[in-house]
Amino acid sequence: MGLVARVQNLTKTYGSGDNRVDALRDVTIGIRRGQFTAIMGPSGSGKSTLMHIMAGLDSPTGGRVWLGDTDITGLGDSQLTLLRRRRVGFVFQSFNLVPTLDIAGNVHLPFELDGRKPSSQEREWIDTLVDSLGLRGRLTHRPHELSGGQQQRVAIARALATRPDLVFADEPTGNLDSRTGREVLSLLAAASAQYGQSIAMVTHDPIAASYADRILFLADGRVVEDRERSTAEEISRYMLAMEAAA
Ligand SMILES: Nc1ncnc2c1ncn2[C@@H]1O[C@H](COP(=O)(O)OP(=O)(O)OP(=O)(O)O)[C@@H](O)[C@H]1O
Repeated sequence: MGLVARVQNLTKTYGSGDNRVDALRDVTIGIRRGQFTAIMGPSGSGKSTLMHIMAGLDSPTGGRVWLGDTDITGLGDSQLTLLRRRRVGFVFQSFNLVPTLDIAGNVHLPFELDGRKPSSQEREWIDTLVDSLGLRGRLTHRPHELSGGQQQRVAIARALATRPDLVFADEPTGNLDSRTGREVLSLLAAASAQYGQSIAMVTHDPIAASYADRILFLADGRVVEDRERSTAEEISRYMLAMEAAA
């Protein structure tokens, strides 16, 4: 199975002297194409830093970063912006929808930002997404007229609309009740299983991580565990053992 993103000997240091924080220490890891990968670890372990660097939102202190076959380590801001727009999708805890646009406008936003209209094939794909995410009746509504779960489904449609190489999801169920959160996780898992969408999700929640094909654990800036699909109980047990050993 190919890798959709990878980092090699990645380090990230914030500050200097007494204020120095080693957020990532020599991380080498690949995200597999077509898989749903969860990134877990205690607060401050480096999850967001790793995700931001892989998504081209932040630059590393040392090491290299690839998105697909592209070495993005040395790219400038404008190249990174284009790359993110075309090859990466994002789903955030806070949905991040544009309040002044209706749902159709939000789903089409990645194309607007890229200065183009979706092709007929892309329009078909967007139709499929809108139907499978249950948004058909909501296209002319504004985000504030939708429930949190519906807003997150719009964010998922927007993230998948351009068929990006990789979708990054940052605590996508953090603002949802548990039933709605499970629906959103099932939709992400289905996007990966049915459409081959690669997804990397940062989460604290063992139940959320149990929807993933693979779980990476970070501790103190290092990858300390890389395991295949596990139950929420197995993940909780591992996290407890990790805390006890810390
Ligand atoms: N901009 C920054 N300036 C200084 N230190 C930072 C910055 N961003 C992150 N850090 C530090 O780097 C370390 C890793 O942070 P990071 O946000 O990646 O962890 P995390 O695992 O995502 O945590 P959480 O689960 O709490 O979001 C932490 O010690 C954090 O305080």
